[in-house]
Amino acid sequence: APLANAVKDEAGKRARNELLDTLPDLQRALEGPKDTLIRTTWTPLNLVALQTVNRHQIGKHVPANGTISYKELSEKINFPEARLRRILRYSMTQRIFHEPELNHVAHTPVSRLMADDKNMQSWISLITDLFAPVVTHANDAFERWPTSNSPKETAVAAWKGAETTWFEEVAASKGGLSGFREGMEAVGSGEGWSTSALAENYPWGEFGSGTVVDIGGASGHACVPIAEAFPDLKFIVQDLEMGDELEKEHRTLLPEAVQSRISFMSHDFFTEQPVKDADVYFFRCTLHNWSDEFVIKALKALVPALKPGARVVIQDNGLAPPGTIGLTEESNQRQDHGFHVNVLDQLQGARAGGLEGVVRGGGS
Ligand SMILES: C[S@@+](CC[C@H](N)C(=O)[O-])C[C@H]1O[C@@H](n2cnc3c(N)ncnc32)[C@H](O)[C@@H]1O
Repeated sequence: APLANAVKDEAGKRARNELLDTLPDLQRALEGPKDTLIRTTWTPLNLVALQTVNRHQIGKHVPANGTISYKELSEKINFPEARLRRILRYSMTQRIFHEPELNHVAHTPVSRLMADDKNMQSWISLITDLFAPVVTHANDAFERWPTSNSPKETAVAAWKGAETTWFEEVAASKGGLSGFREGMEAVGSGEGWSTSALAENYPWGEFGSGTVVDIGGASGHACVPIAEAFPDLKFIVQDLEMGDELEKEHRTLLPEAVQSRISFMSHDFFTEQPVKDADVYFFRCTLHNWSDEFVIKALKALVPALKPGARVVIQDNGLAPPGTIGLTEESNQRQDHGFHVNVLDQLQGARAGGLEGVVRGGGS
């Protein structure tokens, strides 16, 4: 098991984080600043290789135990052998597959995960097919709209040369909103984001047989452990363009025991909240996509629905002031729990005009 799962107590976690901070420093000390920079500039190739492996589902054709030749693999996925060999040998430098015997490919734990985990596949598609081209336009957007907070004046619009937003492009992409939601499940289960911790760390029982509205709740996966632990609570999951087909898809993912208590509806959270007098209005990992102006708009849209004592519960990223936690942890926070780019504020700007530090009140 990964050491992350094995280390549970605070001292162990601190020691692990210190080691994680030391490793890149050691590498930088060994290679020097010039090679560090050059290595960094080549990282876009990592995404290209990841995209090839994911798009052609290469891992599914590699035996779980054993090997397959490049020749056979190239025939199975109908991809030129010489190019396949070059791309996979590059992937191997990232520990994705290995070549235990010349010209024969075998799995590593990372390639195995890519082959087996559908949500991870959706996450990788989202990042390599959509997010990567968007973020390469971030600096063009900063130049073009230096002070804008509008979700229509971002890297997405700079990329497309048109007035469009991140979520419009996600909806129009091959994986669509359901692929996005699967991707969210893949990265939304890290430490601090586990949905079981969510069920355990808020007094949901206080609401008895009340109603929780999960706003921007995607497939409703965050409601499941809460529903399991509090069998009287009811849930309404709202998201953009839910539609019958998407709702059916989400419903099939719910454990049978909670299905009757979780319902779905389309709702744009910038418009008036249609579910009146619920006990809890819950935003999980949703408001950070938006600038202050839009967060305020989303919160104001709740006001006509709020009965006395109703709660607005927000679970979202916090940012520690700079330099107060290890750099690895700080980087994770700034990556938006999983984005492997070290500039969260810019990324949020790139995606939707968001201002992480201000919204969460942490450092920026
Ligand atoms: C980062 S995901 C979080 C999903 C889910 N809450 C979770 O914790 O996994 C943000 C969600 O907000 C939804 N969303 C974005 N804009 C929205 C809007 N205007 N109204 C309703 N939902 C929206 C997206 O479709 C997406 O499912």
